Amino acid sequence: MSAAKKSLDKSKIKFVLLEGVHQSAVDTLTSAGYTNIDYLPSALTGDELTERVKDAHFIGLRSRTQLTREVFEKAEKLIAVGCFCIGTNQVDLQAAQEYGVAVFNAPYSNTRSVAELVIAEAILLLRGIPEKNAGCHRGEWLKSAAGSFEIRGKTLGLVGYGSIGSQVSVLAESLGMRVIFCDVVNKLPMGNASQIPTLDALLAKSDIVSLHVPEIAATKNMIGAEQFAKMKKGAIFINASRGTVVDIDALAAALESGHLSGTAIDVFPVEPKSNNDEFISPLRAFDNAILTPHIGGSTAEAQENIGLEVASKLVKYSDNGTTTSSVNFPEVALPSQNDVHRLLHVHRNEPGILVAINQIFSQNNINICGQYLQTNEKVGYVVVDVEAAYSEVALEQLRNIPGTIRCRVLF
Ligand SMILES: NC(=O)c1ccc[n+]([C@@H]2O[C@H](COP(=O)([O-])OP(=O)(O)OC[C@H]3O[C@@H](n4cnc5c(N)ncnc54)[C@H](O)[C@@H]3O)[C@@H](O)[C@H]2O)c1
Ligand SMILES: O=C(O)[C@H](O)COP(=O)(O)O
Repeated sequence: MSAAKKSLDKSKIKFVLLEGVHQSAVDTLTSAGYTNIDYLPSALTGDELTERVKDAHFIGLRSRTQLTREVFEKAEKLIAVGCFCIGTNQVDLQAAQEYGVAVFNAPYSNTRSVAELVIAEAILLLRGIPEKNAGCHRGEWLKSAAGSFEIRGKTLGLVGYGSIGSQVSVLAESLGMRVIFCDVVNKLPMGNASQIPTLDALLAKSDIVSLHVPEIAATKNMIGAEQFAKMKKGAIFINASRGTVVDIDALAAALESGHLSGTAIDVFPVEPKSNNDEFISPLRAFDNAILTPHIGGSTAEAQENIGLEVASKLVKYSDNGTTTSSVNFPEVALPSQNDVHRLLHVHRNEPGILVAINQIFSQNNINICGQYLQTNEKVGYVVVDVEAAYSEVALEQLRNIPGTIRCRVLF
């Protein structure tokens, strides 16, 4: 039996990188030998997207590109997706899993950038700087201490105390703020911060409320007219999480009535598809609203780190099958496969598949040099290292096991 030449040559492995991901991603891929890179500065939608990715093995994107079930259906060669950001709500993770596509992200690389922006906005809003700045640009001179406050001693209410919320907490305490937070999970408070049981209690106690929750069904419109009414008169509201979490018309009404003294919003329910499209929002009417074009994580440091981190995860998965930190896939950390051929088998989690896999090796008298397995509710991922001479026959038979989603060999 001779070894089959079935491990795909790196030059044939196609990466489509969308939304202008940082050059560090391209550098990481090319230095690992992956040169077939289709790089685009913007997002794609509809047919343009499906046409572009139909022969891609890897897709890289940021928060704009929507990877729907239809995209996974059409991108038949797709092995993995890299979200060069924190959020993964733009990807249908369920569909990705069903098609055997591992999804990776950068869970911490822009955390600090968002946290710094939130603190900066809190200080500016407490001083009424956005209105004063807008006034100066119009030739007005609004010199006054009325409605202008130090941040020291104020209460910051954080909704969501994950990576970003807890970073904001640390920075806020270093400026002398009191920090309270609510989260659906019990969290270890940083410093002197304290978790309080309900959102309503947090809204009633906070001078500034800042949201740091993911976009999920439970957070859709979680802040609306009722919640704004529960906030203190003159309070400040900040959202740099996801646009779907806040009812923007209700926020505009709370600013219009003067119930809130200011807001900073970085994310919107509908965001322009590109930098050439108009930004439409009722909040444009308010000088005391800091409006930013979803740039919470857009710093040089964050983008460079994200490029490196996510591209490294894609390289690792492509080179040796490691899925550590994937957001939708069974996680397996694999050693390098020095003198062996590595078979990667992704299958539906159904009874009998593991038996069928092992039978192939026993019936063909193939010695297993290493075997790794991880399973989640829907998908199983089995990795088997065998001597080179046996990989072709094993690959062929593994692919024929009913319930197989994907199978490839690496050497
Ligand atoms: N504006 C930007 O550019 C930017 C940049 C990075 C991240 N984000 C967004 O910020 C959000 C938070 O990021 P992270 O890294 O801190 O995520 P994370 O997963 O570390 O933390 C989210 C926290 O929210 C909590 N949570 C979930 N549902 C909740 C609910 N209903 N009520 C209260 N708490 C709830 C979770 O338990 C978790 O602790 C994400 O939506 C992410 O997409 C935006
Ligand atoms: O999820 C994230 O990390 C942020 O929303 C940033 O997304 P972006 O890469 O599109 O700026």
